[in-house]
Amino acid sequence: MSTLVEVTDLIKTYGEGEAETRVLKGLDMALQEGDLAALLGPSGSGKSTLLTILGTLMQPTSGRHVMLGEDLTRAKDTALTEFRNRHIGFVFQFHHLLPDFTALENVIFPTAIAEGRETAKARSRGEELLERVGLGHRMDFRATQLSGGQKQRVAIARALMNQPELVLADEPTGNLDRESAEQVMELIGEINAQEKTTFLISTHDEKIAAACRRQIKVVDGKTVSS
Ligand SMILES: Nc1ncnc2c1ncn2[C@@H]1O[C@H](COP(=O)(O)OP(=O)(O)OP(=O)(O)O)[C@@H](O)[C@H]1O
Repeated sequence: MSTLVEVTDLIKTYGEGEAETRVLKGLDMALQEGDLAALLGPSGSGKSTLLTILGTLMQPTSGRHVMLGEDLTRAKDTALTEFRNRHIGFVFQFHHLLPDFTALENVIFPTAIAEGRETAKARSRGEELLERVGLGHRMDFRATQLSGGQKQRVAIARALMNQPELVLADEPTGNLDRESAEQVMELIGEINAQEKTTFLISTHDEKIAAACRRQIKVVDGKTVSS
C-alpha cells in the first residue's frame, strides 16, 4: 500500500489578536490507499477543521499537505478546485441534496456543472451508482420523497461520481437512526472493499468507528493514535 495523503506539522489558527484560537497544533497524519479510517475526538478538537483542510477547502496556517504526490500547501485556488473535483468526494452530516430535483439529477448535477454540460456518460455513471447504493428503483424520486438513509445513500453516490481516490465524510450518520446508520456504514465498507476508495469518516459514534479498520484520534489539536 502506498501513501495517498499526508499532512505534517499542520497548524490552523482562527481569528486574530485576543480572539486567536489555535485549533490544530502541529498535527501529523497519513492515509494509505484503500484505508477505511474513523476520525475521532472530543467536540471542538478540530475534526471538521482537519477534514476541511484535507478537502482543500481551506489552507492551513502552516504545515505541509501532500496528496497523490502533489504538494497542495502552496497551490493556487484554481489548481485546488481542479484537484478537488478530480480526486476528492464529500459526504456531510446533512445531505445537502437539492429538494426539488430527483435522486439521479442530484447525483449528476455537480459533474454537469463542473463540465458545463450533462453528458450521456455522466448520466449512465449516475444510474450505475444509484443501482450500486441500492436505489435503482428510486432514481426518479425527488429528494423530498426519500427517507433520511436513502438521501444519505444518494449523497454517497454523488460523492463517488468522479471516481475520487479519497472520500471525506463529516459525521455522515449523525442524523440517522441506528438501522439507517448501520446500512450507510455497510455500504461505505463495501465500496471501500470493492473499489479501494479511501474513506476518512469523522464520527462520535463508537459503533461506526469500530466498523472502520483504523481509528485516528484528535486530541488537543494533535493526533494521538492511529
Ligand atoms: N471559522 C471559524 N472561526 C473561528 N473559530 C472556529 C472556526 N471554525 C471552527 N472554529 C473553532 O475551532 C475549534 C474546532 O472546531 P471543529 O469544528 O474543527 O471541531 P470538531 O472536532 O469538528 O467538533 P465537533 O465534533 O463538535 O463537530 C472549535 O473551538 C471551534 O469553535
